Amino acid sequence: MTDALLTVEGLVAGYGAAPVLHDVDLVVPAGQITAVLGANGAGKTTLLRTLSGLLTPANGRVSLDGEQLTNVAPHQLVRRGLVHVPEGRGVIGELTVAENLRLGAVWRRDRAGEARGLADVYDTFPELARRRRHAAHQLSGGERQMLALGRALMARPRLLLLDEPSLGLAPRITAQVMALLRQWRDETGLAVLLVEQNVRSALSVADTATVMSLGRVVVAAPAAQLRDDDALRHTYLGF
Ligand SMILES: Nc1ncnc2c1ncn2[C@@H]1O[C@H](COP(=O)(O)OP(=O)(O)OP(=O)(O)O)[C@@H](O)[C@H]1O
Repeated sequence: MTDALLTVEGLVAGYGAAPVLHDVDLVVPAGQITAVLGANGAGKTTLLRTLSGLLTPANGRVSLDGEQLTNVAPHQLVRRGLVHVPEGRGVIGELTVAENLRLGAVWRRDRAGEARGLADVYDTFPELARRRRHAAHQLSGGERQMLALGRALMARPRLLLLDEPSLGLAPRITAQVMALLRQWRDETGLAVLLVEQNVRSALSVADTATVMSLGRVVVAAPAAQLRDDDALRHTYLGF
């Protein structure tokens, strides 16, 4: 049994009076990749926005390593190791690659750590090193995704919240992204909460999977079970 890193209990959240998330329970184990799957509008992005402090929950509890996160400001969450890469990647087109990466370290406060982080990111993504002085809007979709991941790494996350990293990417680049997540999990113990429309890709890399429908969790199971059990997959994922 692996320790829980993030625990979500009875989470209710949304954008106005009517909630989008209804009583969501979720556990993200330390050092594992947890996929969040479900149709358009199921509430996956809303869940990540609530966990990263962009939306205030109406009810429920969220804790990281046993510490309550409710009412903690987004930048404090980053300091505690919870880093969100939003849908669309959130890189700033007018800034250079290097400037975008430095923004990722803005809450770290140690210059030496920032320099080491940059060296590590350039090591992992040599293409970003070559293009460090280019504006981010000049990058390809794949390079922008690498930049978004590199910027998240600059904050030294314990838990990465990743929204649709495969969006707009060629299958070969998507496979590279998934391989990197697996490598970081294995080498550094990074935990990932991965929201994906690309169900096959997500199940190929995830340890566990949670399926949402209409703002509720309808099933949580080992990813291998959803991959291999045709009846379960058909019932909850429709293929
Ligand atoms: N900014 C917003 N204001 C109001 N309602 C919103 C907003 N963003 C999303 N919603 C609504 O919340 C519900 C859940 O949307 P959400 O984006 O969380 O789903 P999702 O599972 O991530 O789907 P997708 O894969 O399409 O992004 C939808 O009904 C959507 O219309």
